[in-house]
Amino acid sequence: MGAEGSLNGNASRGHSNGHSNSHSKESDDARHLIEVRQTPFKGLGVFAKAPIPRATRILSEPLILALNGGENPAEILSTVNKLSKEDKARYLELHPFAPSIRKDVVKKYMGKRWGDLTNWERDAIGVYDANSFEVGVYFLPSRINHSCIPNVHYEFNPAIERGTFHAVKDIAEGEELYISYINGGSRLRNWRQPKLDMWGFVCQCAACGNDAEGKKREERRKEMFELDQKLAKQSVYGTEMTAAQALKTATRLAGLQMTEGVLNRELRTSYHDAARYCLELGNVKLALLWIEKELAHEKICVGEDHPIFHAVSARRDLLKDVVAGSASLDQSLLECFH
Ligand SMILES: C[S@@+](CC[C@H](N)C(=O)[O-])C[C@H]1O[C@@H](n2cnc3c(N)ncnc32)[C@H](O)[C@@H]1O
Repeated sequence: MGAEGSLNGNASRGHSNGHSNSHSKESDDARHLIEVRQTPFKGLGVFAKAPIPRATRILSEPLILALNGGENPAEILSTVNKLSKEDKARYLELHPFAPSIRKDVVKKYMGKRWGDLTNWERDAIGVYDANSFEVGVYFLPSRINHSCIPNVHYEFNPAIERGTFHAVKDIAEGEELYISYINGGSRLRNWRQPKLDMWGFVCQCAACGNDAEGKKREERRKEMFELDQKLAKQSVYGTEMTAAQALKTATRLAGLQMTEGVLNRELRTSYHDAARYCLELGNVKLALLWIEKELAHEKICVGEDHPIFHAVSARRDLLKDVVAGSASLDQSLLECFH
């Protein structure tokens, strides 16, 4: 899978994730609040058994199969073969789906056609393709379906060596939990659906519908994408607009992300950009307000034990010092925000 939290890649305007913190402790989770159930057309799914408040760490899960990348099918098979008998059986119970591109890759690495593999080999590779979170495969989180407006954020936390799944909205009893399998959830449908074809389904979430709501959401995403591209160009070339215009663009984008319910780490990138352009304008007090929002949002998405949270917290402390007059706004501080 590719998830924002990502079954496959980084956000388009991502920033440094900081360093691992050896003092972090493994956190408890709230798995007693969820259950796996059949859905009408998405196979199994994960549902809330009770209300789950925003920022709850719903799952803190170790990998059962660690494999970074996973392009080479021979490597997938040998890693699956190293699992214990019980884990191998549980692994093979997960949903398998191998996209058509996998067949070419099998030919390239194994010199065999897909049809020449054994059923076991096809299943083991298909389970990997449908359930890999970039760093590998988890058991229970593999039952979480995709939405382009997810209510859960996934992130691998190297400090506790676990994948964490946090509620980014209040989730009602009975509601299904969703993550986004793709990065760039606020991009347009004709970009999202080809990515989702890798999991063999056509997304029918509220952002993908052809009804009035789907159209309205698509219009908002069109604007969000344009703003995001402007900010990405500004970040790289610095010539797209003035710092004042960039600040306006970042705050407009954050507002649209809130309205659209895109509450994963794309939103924190907008807060980060707002802080950065406030600093370029020399407005440190306002920059501090935006970085406080960024920090609060990281707490919701990844939690206080994540190295990302520590990195943002350290930047926030530097700004506090500048506002308090005990440090000055110099070039090295500005660079922390790039
Ligand atoms: C990681 S698994 C998720 C759990 C899966 N539903 C199961 O039964 O184990 C990914 C697979 O779930 C299904 N799926 C996930 N999100 C979906 C969605 N929004 N609509 C339809 N099918 C979906 C697809 O078959 C996809 O290949």
